[in-house]
Amino acid sequence: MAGKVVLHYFNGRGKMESIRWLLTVAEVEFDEVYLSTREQYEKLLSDGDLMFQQVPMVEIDGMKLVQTKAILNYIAEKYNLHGKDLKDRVMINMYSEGVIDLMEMIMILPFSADPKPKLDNIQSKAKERYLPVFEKALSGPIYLVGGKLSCADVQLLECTLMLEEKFPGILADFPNVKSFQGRMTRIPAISRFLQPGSKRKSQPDETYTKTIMEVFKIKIPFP
Ligand SMILES: N[C@@H](CCC(=O)N[C@@H](CS)C(=O)NCC(=O)O)C(=O)O
Repeated sequence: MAGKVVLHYFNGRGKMESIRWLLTVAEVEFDEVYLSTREQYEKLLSDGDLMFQQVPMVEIDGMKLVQTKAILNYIAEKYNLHGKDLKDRVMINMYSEGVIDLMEMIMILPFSADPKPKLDNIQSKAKERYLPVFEKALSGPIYLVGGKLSCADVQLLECTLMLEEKFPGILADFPNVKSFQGRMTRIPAISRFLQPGSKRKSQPDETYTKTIMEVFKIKIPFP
């Protein structure tokens, strides 16, 4: 029998957070090993656990998986969150990629020397490029693709919550997305994940960014 799923990452959101969300929705229990020192990272490297010398790394079904999207796709496939056929799947992947592009812009903000112009750019991209797509896709259907919950829905929910943390009220012009968010947060596993004390991580703080910079020996903030 396969052992418990183990996540190797920092004690923060970053690229692992979408994986935590998806496992939660799939109702898969997981443990976490937090990377907090350079020595831990070097041990993972010398053990050959990180194919591209990067985290996230997830131990699942006897494998040590890296590359966030590959990990998400594996979980989505395994737990029936990737549509019913190839055409559903490509739509789900297109929506997911868009959401990930937007979330990654937010994710790197704490490492920026001058976040203000980046924040402005994120807000306008969200309002003009990304949210209109989801508003249209959700005008009628309950879920983004095929009338069925998928990983794209889970990532969109995560992204809308991240956006509201940065730009309260941003969903005011997107009522379908706002209703979708409400429906999704009533799914029992999600509702539990949103409670304090769950494995959901808070917004990045100074300790999180400092740890990452020390572990990877990054000296300066990104421009
Ligand atoms: N394409 C990879 C990128 C992973 C990545 O950039 N991970 C960062 C931490 S969030 C890392 O390990 N950086 C160290 C390095 O690239 O040397 C993925 O999506 O998993």
